[in-house]
Amino acid sequence: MNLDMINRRGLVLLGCGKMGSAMLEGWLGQGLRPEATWVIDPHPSDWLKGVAANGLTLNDGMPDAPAVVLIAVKPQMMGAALPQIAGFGGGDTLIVTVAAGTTIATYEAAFGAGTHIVRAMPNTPAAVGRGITAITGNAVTTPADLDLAEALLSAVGQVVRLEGEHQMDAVTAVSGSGPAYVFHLIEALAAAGEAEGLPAELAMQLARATVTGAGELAHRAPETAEQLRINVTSPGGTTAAALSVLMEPDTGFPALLRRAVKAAADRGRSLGK
Ligand SMILES: NC(=O)c1ccc[n+]([C@@H]2O[C@H](COP(=O)([O-])OP(=O)(O)OC[C@H]3O[C@@H](n4cnc5c(N)ncnc54)[C@H](O)[C@@H]3O)[C@@H](O)[C@H]2O)c1
Ligand code: PRO
Repeated sequence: MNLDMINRRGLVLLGCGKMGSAMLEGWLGQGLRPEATWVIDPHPSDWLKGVAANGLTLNDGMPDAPAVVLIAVKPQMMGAALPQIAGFGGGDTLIVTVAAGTTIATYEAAFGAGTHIVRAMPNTPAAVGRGITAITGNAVTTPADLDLAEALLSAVGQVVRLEGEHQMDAVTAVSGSGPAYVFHLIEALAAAGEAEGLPAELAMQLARATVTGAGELAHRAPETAEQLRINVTSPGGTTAAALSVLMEPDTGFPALLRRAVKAAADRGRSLGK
């Protein structure tokens, strides 16, 4: 990633909790200079204080016109947090926000309509460089703004561009929240193994390695997910017996995930009101 412009003009990060620090860790690893980074967070982690000891500015002053201000506070904290950075509106600074739900219109009201704003939805595998982030800009964003946002966010994984903000709640429900569904799958698979008589620790080891191994295979293999599933399924065998439960249209994964993803997307929509 070309971080020259950001290293020259600076990056301000508002909120450095789980998502902010996952991304910051990735950027620092890709060559972002701590001296070019300002973080505002009333509750900094020990890790962040350590980076501050190496040159990052924490809760102390701000650059005049940073290349990017990235907002990573909770939607519920937005009202209290945005006034701290409202002065960056209307200028050369690109505002990038990763908050779920909060709409571009809310940021335009806080920063002014002429402000260049990119709404983004990353996920926590960004911490290991394997995130995926969807981005979309407001009416005044330029191709250069989207390129800058993409360059920054591609330091922590894949980046996809959306047709528009109308897709953001569905994206949030699939890939933003999705890692939690997968972690819960590990928990549920381990619990099911225990119910079949395995010791808890062994069941968890098997479940975790199975989900991460299958994820890595899905990442590397050229086959479709469907074909990878078929490759595991001997006709009349054990997997087919399990899939007859999991693929049952009304009670299996399809119906369950449809309900779960809808609940997440609906919550995103209500956070935006
Ligand atoms: N965690 C995820 O998986 C994930 C994924 C995609 C998007 N997001 C979005 O990222 C944002 C942050 O989520 P998170 O999970 O990192 O939450 P978090 O609670 O871990 O982090 C929020 C941070 O904001 C700080 N903060 C609170 N008030 C502040 C203020 N006035 N000024 C500056 N900082 C302030 C808190 O101290 C905290 O460190 C949310 O808007 C969420 O929708 C999170
Ligand atoms: N975490 C945030 C939430 O739960 C947004 C996507 C993942 O609201």
